[in-house]
Amino acid sequence: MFKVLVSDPISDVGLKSLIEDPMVDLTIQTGLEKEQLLNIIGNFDALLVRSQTKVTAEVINAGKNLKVIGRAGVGVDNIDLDAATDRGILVINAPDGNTISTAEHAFAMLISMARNIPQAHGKLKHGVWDRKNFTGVELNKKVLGVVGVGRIGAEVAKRAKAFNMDILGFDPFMSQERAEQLGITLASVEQIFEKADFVTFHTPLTKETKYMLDKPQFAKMKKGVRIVNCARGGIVNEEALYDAIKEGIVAGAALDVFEEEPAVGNPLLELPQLVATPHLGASTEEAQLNVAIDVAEEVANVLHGKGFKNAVNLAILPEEDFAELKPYLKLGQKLGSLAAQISTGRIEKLEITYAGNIADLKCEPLSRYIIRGLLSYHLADDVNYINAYKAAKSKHVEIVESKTHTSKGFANLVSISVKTANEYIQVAGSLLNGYGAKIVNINGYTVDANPVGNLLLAQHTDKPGIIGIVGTMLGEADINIATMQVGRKVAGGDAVMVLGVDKRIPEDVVKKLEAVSGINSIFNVDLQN
Ligand SMILES: NC(=O)C1=CN([C@@H]2O[C@H](COP(=O)(O)OP(=O)(O)OC[C@H]3O[C@@H](n4cnc5c(N)ncnc54)[C@H](O)[C@@H]3O)[C@@H](O)[C@H]2O)C=CC1
Ligand SMILES: O=C(O)C(=O)COP(=O)(O)O
Repeated sequence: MFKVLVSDPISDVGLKSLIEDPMVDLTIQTGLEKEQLLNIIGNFDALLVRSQTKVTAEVINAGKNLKVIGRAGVGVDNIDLDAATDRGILVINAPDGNTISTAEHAFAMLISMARNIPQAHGKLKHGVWDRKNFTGVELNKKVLGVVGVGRIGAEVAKRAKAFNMDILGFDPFMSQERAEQLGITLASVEQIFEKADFVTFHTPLTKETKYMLDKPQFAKMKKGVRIVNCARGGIVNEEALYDAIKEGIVAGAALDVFEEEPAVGNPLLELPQLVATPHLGASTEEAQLNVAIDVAEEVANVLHGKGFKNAVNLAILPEEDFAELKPYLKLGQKLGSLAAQISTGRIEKLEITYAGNIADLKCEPLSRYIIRGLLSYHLADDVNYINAYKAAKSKHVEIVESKTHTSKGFANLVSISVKTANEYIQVAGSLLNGYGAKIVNINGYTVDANPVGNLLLAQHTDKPGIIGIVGTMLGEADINIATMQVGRKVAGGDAVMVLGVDKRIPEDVVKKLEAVSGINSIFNVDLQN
């Protein structure tokens, strides 16, 4: 018998397949305290959750028999994926079932904020007929900025079209064709923040999206802008939002998600301009049924050893598929991540070339790591070893792989070229005998950099003094330089400087470096994970 624990409220109709499975012994116990969960988790083969249960490393390690964790919904930020992966526990989610409900909720928040419906309703319920304090604004002809045009963002955009809004959209994977299909004008995040009357967020919370709307961005927004966040707390900096509302920059905000949940006692709740719901985006009968059916089916498949499709970690890797490739996997992922971090514009194509003795190996697992590294910079945990090719296809990123025995003097060479809507980026790495993995080429410049930690990459004119200025500025900012490399093609032409630094360089220091005469571009690259 497989013992399965459901620790959050999940539709029992949706769980029917598990309830009726003669091989499954299902326990439903919601609202467990941390200690209670730790005490019982060791008995279970599978755990099913929504967003309330915090599936920490401690819980995962106490789950001695756990084989699979199912998330009845999209975001898996309440599950410690690294801990699950380390223990070989598969994590699966149900990404499609709550799209429409969340889009409808975001739209409901948008309209109710524009017309002060919750505030007026509250007053009337308390016996006050107040008409003068609740004049709202129309949506008609207003500019709506949609940040993140994936499943939910696209559905929000469709609804906004019906309200005759002008839609600006940004998503690193959105093509002109897709934008036209949705009736969206492509814009940068900066343009959206400057031009929009309403901004709605539909991205995951990643290193890149954390605090993407913060004090400096609020300062540039239209006075009277209104903000919706039904994606994840932390995309909008709550402290900065509080100040922007107080200063009159933001006329209204509608939040379904918070930096800390439950958000009881959050200072934002005291502001009359705030419309709030307790993370209800996916809370409809339909969405809960959909995600429960999806997750129950997938968990049953995993337990019965059958195929599954929505894995979000790399738990099950068939060792024999990649034993010889294993030393290259991390290098491949880092090369993909580096290319993502130094490129701008929508990624259209990834070309991978395996050269030298690696060309004799079956390289598909390594390609999956490269694709994961490239795409996860924007898609976070949505892309993994298992679904890498599928994720690339769904984001219309063409993948081309080739092999050659000519390897420019290296015993082995993994080269990747990324074509974006704006440019063409090339990076290459090699496993050097005795030295381990190295980045050996960036955009045609020969370098010798370790693919780890924090790197500063500067493209600059090859002239005296620049390296000194960069060193001084980093020293003044108390940033230690661990390694340094300069690559150039010809003396006095363009050059590339790669510095390994002991901590991430703060954005204000990056801005100062960008302003140095002779420096053409600066990239603050994070290769820690
Ligand atoms: N409030 C709630 O109850 C719910 C919240 N969510 C949250 O909504 C978010 C979106 O969900 P889906 O649309 O299903 O995911 P999705 O993966 O289909 O879409 C997310 C999109 O964000 C884009 N993106 C990533 N980084 C970006 C950046 N820096 N700027 C602009 N776009 C960026 C991605 O390219 C992707 O297309 C997730 O964080 C999810 O957890 C989802 C369901 C319910
Ligand atoms: O699916 C998601 O990402 C959600 O945020 C929904 O969360 P919930 O299942 O309602 O706790």
